Amino acid sequence: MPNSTVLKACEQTEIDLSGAADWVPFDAPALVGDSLRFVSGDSRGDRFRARYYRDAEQHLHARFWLGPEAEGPPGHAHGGAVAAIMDEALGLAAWAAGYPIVVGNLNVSFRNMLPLRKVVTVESRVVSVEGRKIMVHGRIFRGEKTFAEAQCLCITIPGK
Ligand SMILES: CCCCCCCCCCCCCC(=O)SCCNC(=O)CCNC(=O)[C@H](O)C(C)(C)COP(=O)(O)OP(=O)(O)OC[C@H]1O[C@@H](n2cnc3c(N)ncnc32)[C@H](O)[C@@H]1OP(=O)(O)O
Repeated sequence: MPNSTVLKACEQTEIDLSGAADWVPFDAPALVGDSLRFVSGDSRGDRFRARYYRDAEQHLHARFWLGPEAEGPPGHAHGGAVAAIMDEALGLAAWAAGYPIVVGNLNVSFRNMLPLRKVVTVESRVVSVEGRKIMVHGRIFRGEKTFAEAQCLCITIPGK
């Protein structure tokens, strides 16, 4: 079957990205606009599909699905795709907490290969704030299995 046919079939599939019972949908584009389109801007795409939420403590969570266009090792996500999710989700977590930032340093540990076409969860926490330096930690997992962990140093943008 030609690749294009496979991609079209994938595009037509509705993916269930619903959140946990106590999560509230988070309108990320309303906060940061087009800055998110590289990773989560295409809700019908074959690379990433995503939906952001906040829990009762205002921590940012996301459900992500990675499709065939995010492939690295056969059937699994490219490391750059995983890093891009961390960059967006952890940077966004800082914005959602009220800090207008860019990412200065991102350290990603790839713990297990992340399967394509499965919904995974991204969790994040702002763990420290020291002057302009906002440290955010995050994890991508499904059930008991952790696929990646990251530490993200965000730096506030002067004047923002
Ligand atoms: C404008 C609107 C943007 C909208 C974005 C929406 C995003 C939405 C969400 C999506 C998210 C997507 C997110 C993305 O993809 S953002 C895109 C990827 N990130 C970038 O392109 C950032 C490029 N870098 C810079 O612009 C500058 O270097 C920044 C602004 C980060 C700092 O340059 P600036 O001249 O302003 O400050 P400073 O150099 O005095 O540093 C200040 C302090 O920070 C410390 N430090 C700095 N860097 C590092 C480092 N690497 N490791 C350790 N420490 C570091 C530094 O030692 C100092 O500490 P101290 O000496 O005071 O103790």
